[in-house]
Amino acid sequence: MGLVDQLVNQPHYTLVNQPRENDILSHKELFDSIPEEYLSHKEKYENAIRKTVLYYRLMQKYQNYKEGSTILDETRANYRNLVSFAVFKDYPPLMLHNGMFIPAIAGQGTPEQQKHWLKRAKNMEILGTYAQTELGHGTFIRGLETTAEYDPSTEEFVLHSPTLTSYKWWPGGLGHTVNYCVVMAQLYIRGRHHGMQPFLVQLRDEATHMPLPGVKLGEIGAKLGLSTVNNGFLAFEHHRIPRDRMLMKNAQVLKDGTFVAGPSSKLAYGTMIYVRVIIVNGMANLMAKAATIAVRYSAVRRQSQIKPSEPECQILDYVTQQHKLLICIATSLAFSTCARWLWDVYTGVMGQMESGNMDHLPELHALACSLKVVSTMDVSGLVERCRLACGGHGFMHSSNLPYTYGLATAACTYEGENTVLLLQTARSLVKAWQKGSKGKPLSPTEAYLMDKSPVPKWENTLDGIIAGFRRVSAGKVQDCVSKIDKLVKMGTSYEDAWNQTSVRLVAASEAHSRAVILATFRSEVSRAAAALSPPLSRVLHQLVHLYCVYWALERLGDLLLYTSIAERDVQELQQQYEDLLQKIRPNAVGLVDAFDLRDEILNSTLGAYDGRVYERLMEEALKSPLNAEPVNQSFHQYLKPFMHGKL
Ligand SMILES: CCCCCCCCCCCCCCCC(=O)SCCNC(=O)CCNC(=O)[C@H](O)C(C)(C)COP(=O)(O)OP(=O)(O)OC[C@H]1O[C@@H](n2cnc3c(N)ncnc32)[C@H](O)[C@@H]1OP(=O)(O)O
Ligand SMILES: Cc1cc2nc3c(=O)[nH]c(=O)nc-3n(C[C@H](O)[C@H](O)[C@H](O)COP(=O)(O)OP(=O)(O)OC[C@H]3O[C@@H](n4cnc5c(N)ncnc54)[C@H](O)[C@@H]3O)c2cc1C
Repeated sequence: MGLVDQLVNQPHYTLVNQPRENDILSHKELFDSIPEEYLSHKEKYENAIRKTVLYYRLMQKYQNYKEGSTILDETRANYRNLVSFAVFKDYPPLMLHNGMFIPAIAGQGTPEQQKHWLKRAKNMEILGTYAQTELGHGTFIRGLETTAEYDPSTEEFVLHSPTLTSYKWWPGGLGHTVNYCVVMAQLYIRGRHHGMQPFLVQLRDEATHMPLPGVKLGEIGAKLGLSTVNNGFLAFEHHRIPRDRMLMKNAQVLKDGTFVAGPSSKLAYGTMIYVRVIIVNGMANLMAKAATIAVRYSAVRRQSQIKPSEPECQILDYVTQQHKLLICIATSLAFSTCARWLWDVYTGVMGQMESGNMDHLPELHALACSLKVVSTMDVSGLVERCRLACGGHGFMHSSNLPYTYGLATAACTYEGENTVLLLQTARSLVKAWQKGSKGKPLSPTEAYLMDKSPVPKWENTLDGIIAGFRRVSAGKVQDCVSKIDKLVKMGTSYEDAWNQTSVRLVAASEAHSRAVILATFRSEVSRAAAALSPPLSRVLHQLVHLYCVYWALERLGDLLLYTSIAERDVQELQQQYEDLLQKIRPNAVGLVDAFDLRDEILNSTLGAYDGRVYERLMEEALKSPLNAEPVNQSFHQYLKPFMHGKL
């Protein structure tokens, strides 16, 4: 489907768009009579499990989940995530079951292992998570301490957590929910280290759910958000598992302990690439949700007057409010187009790798890293901006903006902390620069780095801005390479030179990402718009234009350094931007309505379609348990004696 069909004609994910009787969201038992904010930590988790079971039963009933459905279906069905947001304001305890446990088996298991375990996992006969991070290590995977020692005499692996810092720490659902998991552990055979490998490990008895002997489990405690994900810890005490529990699609261990290496040790990291690709689309969904809430509220809320002689105006009529929010609409579209484009790159590379061609894996890794970073960074910042744009009511949990912020900002850390991933992309860019400088061909998304033509006259057009961002990226990469070379010539080690240049490397990596995103957004919309009505095509091009001009103004310093942009161009750009705000304002509400997110999915007093904001805020307030009685018992217990000098 082209971009705009997905926007305008977007059929709700089949679950929510089926005839009423089949509509998962029509099952009111899925929703909370008492807002979960008023539940205890333990009650929240137990309530989330209650809803999870209901939700998945309905999913299985309505979704006629096809056995062996490809990961692609999962990704395109990302709207299911939005439906699950309707039921769970935070992520469900089984987020990792679908989000990583199943993909890890699909991506790392042999056909036989997939056949056996995927069926059980998809039918929810077993529940799993992905346990890689440890108390002492998250980023530096090679530093992870959990060991898997192969014992050829019994054809078993012995899993062990040698230190407190080796305890697996963070995996979603690990605390009390799942009974299996994919554990990433350092493989040793006869004392020889064979790198990080994936192991499918049973953690709890399938009947009693008790932890198995040699397995220590628990949850890690309260967090900023994702309060129902049940992130947990796991330690092994010389825990034995059969040889066939190592997921052996890439590397194998034969019965006698012979290790057969895969085509690349990095294939064991494949699940992370997949999730980073998925996260970009997830961010687009989160942005659509927050933009819908904030724009609709800004159309309902009237505050102050633009002219003393006129009544209070919609706050959306303030240009500052348009500046805050219209970029959010464009950002959601930008990341949903980039997500689909990145998914096609991903499936293409996976297809090539199936036939042994690994050539494009490094480019995919670099793209997945940089787009995961920029989408999570931008959306976290803009969701917080949506909250602030709604004033006090945005601070209410019932607005659903604080929860949405928690979901977005968590993604800046998980699946690869953002700084670290930008440095990964920088590594790829520096290597590309060095390769290109020797006349070797570069990958399609990095080829612009070798554009040695003279810096052209700046043009305030989409082509001009996109070309400008490419100049910025290429210039930054070149500066990094020069600084590293200079330091190395002065006797600094390459590693120290890299570290001393890392602030610039991160900036170069972000600039590269912006160049890729602007170009992809623009080309994807142009492709889709050709099949659209002129009015629709016009508004979408306005959003692309707004997005490009917004980021040009946000990155003026870089453009002034690396392009020929002049003061008069900047003045003109600023005027272009303000003109675009004015043009898009009349369509703002229509555009967020076109995200087509039902009230149950928005889960927001401020964003409901009927605009009854004040009535909903009051309805939610009255649900507070404190409002059940006019005088709380603490008055008699504490305040009254205190106020009468008796405490
Ligand atoms: C509503 C909102 C969202 C909705 C969306 C829902 C999503 C569905 C739910 C999921 C929810 C997730 C919940 C969190 C789940 C966790 O967080 S799981 C744990 C995630 N952990 C990480 O990502 C760890 C991050 N760290 C790393 O990846 C690695 O340490 C680093 C940073 C890549 C460095 O690793 P390293 O071994 O030191 O590698 P390094 O020496 O830097 O590089 C060696 C080579 O390997 C390459 N390489 C490194 N990694 C890779 C890779 N992955 N692939 C290919 N090549 C690689 C490098 O490019 C380099 O290549 P060369 O330059 O040498 O050619
Ligand atoms: C909500 C949530 C859910 C999660 N779910 C899971 C899960 O299901 N399974 C799982 O395995 N893990 C999970 N994680 C863990 C997550 O993957 C790690 O937190 C993440 O990889 C970062 O590692 P860390 O926490 O050890 O931070 P560190 O790596 O210790 O990072 C701390 C700081 O050090 C900096 N730093 C680290 N290395 C470098 C470097 N080489 N260069 C420059 N700076 C560096 C970072 O930029 C950061 O500022 C989850 C985390 C969160 C927050």
